[in-house]
Amino acid sequence: MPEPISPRDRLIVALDMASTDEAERLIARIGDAASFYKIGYRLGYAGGLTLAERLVRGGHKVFLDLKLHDIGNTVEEGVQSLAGIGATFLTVHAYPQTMRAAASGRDKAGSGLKILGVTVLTSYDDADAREAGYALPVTDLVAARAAAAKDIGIDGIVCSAAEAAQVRAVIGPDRLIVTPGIRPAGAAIGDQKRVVTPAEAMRVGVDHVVVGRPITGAADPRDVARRIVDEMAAAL
Ligand SMILES: O=c1ccn([C@@H]2O[C@H](COP(=O)(O)O)[C@@H](O)[C@H]2O)c(=O)[nH]1
Repeated sequence: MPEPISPRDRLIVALDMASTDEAERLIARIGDAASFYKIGYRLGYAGGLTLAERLVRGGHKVFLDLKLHDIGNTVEEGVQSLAGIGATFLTVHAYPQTMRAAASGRDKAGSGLKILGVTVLTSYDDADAREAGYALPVTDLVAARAAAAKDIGIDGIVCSAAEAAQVRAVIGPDRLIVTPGIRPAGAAIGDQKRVVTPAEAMRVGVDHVVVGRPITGAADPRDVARRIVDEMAAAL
């Protein structure tokens, strides 16, 4: 069985900012209300990987949300390079060839980095999936990709908490479910389409929630982070 995760460590704050200075100011404001930070495209391409190393040295956990997807050799070597940063999670798109290559890179690096497969982006609904050429509804596509990730030996799944119960049934108790598209009640949804509250995410068996704009855009980011952690704690 997996180790228990504290409510605070379940929250991953998405640092979707333009510079490392801006990100570090936000982290200082949040203080001990959060311990786990996600670096994606915007910050990753603006010095975020160096910041990731600093955060790890400072005792934070880091999620590199780089969503790798390329030919197998390139993915495998990319994962090996990224493994040296000391991050906890790295995302790849949940295509079988990509996941096999990422698992191989992870195993060769032997760093403890966990690979998460992004099933279907939380900004997609069935119409978006159809427009992208997929005949299956999002829920079926998520389940199929989760099953492939499990078979390949990927450590966890990124999906919406709306699919978490179904995904848990597919992947079993030992792999992680990490869910963006999280919105506290009343928060602006923005471009997300499959949204769930922090409390509901806990009730359906999510391990970690990813929250960006509701925290980064708040007048008091520390207070919002604390409220999300408290909401999750009460639901567990
Ligand atoms: O399916 C996915 C995969 C990744 N994301 C990322 O999570 C955060 C969500 O930010 P919000 O501001 O809370 O919407 C963002 O960095 C995305 O790139 C996702 O939303 N959905």
